[in-house]
Amino acid sequence: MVRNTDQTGIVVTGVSGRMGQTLVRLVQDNPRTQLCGALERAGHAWIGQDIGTAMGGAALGVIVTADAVQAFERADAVIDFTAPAATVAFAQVATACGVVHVIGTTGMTDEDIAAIDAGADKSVIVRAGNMSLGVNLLVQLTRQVAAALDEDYDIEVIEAHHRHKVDAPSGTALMLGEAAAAGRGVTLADVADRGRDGITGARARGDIGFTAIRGGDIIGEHDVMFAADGERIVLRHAASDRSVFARGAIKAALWGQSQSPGHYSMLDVLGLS
Ligand SMILES: NC(=O)C1=CN([C@@H]2O[C@H](COP(=O)(O)OP(=O)(O)OC[C@H]3O[C@@H](n4cnc5c(N)ncnc54)[C@H](O)[C@@H]3O)[C@@H](O)[C@H]2O)C=CC1
Ligand SMILES: O=C(O)C1=N[C@H](C(=O)O)C[C@H](O)C1
Repeated sequence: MVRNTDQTGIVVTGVSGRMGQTLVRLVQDNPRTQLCGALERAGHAWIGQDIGTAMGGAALGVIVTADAVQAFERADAVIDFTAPAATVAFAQVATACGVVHVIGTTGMTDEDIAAIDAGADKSVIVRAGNMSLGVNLLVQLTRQVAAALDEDYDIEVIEAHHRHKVDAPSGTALMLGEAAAAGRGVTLADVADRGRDGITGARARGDIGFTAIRGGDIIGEHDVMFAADGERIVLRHAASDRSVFARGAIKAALWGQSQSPGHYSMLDVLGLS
């Protein structure tokens, strides 16, 4: 693979995954980006194969590797939708190599996030539980509606995803919960109700509840419900194609090229912060 210096060189991690494969296609299709690395976990069947042929198409001249250092060294940005432990490890390599790290991985602990953010004084990190324009608009709307209504309106976040998803509530549901809490001027951790089962007692006033549905091939659906006596408001986003997340991640990788080191969100990328 010969690097075209007119294009932003992108490494995609987790290339055999649902998001990884979507990203490979969209990075290839975008005239401003060049796929210059394809990463998978050590021992995966695709290691050593051309990513194009592994995905069932034409060869792209990029061999799937488990060597993050080698891949990141020739890149401008890494787009990472994998798993928490992998993302924490990639963050260290991304900082050492000075590449923009775009992180879509969800299910991270506060410790994981602190470990990632430790590199933000040296490199550009863009992290969001959802990279679509629609959800980031919904985040802002949720904050506004929560600020306009009092606690007579019970807030519930309901999310639905495919049967393979391993974390709950989804990263998006948590973003929406954080936005609702910020609108109300409270801390989400103080009011979140994440696991109703059995004799739970009546709903506490001011709580923000979460419900997770898992089934079939649902790509990602999120409702924020404001339920009062006599009326309900429901803000809703439904993704029907993973390319909405991949397009946002590519936008973040391009935007990050001209930013100072720091930790950013998709709201910053989209000018919505
Ligand atoms: N922020 C957003 O907009 C979105 C976030 N996600 C999140 O992205 C993550 C991945 O989602 P999917 O693609 O559906 O999962 P997936 O399970 O289909 O793909 C994950 C891939 O990462 C690979 N991987 C794991 N450890 C690795 C390592 N150490 N090195 C290299 N590759 C490694 C796996 O082998 C797999 O191919 C999840 O956390 C999901 O919640 C998914 C969609 C949108
Ligand atoms: O795992 C997924 O698929 C998705 N994960 C993200 C999340 O946890 O919110 C974003 C999107 O909903 C798809």
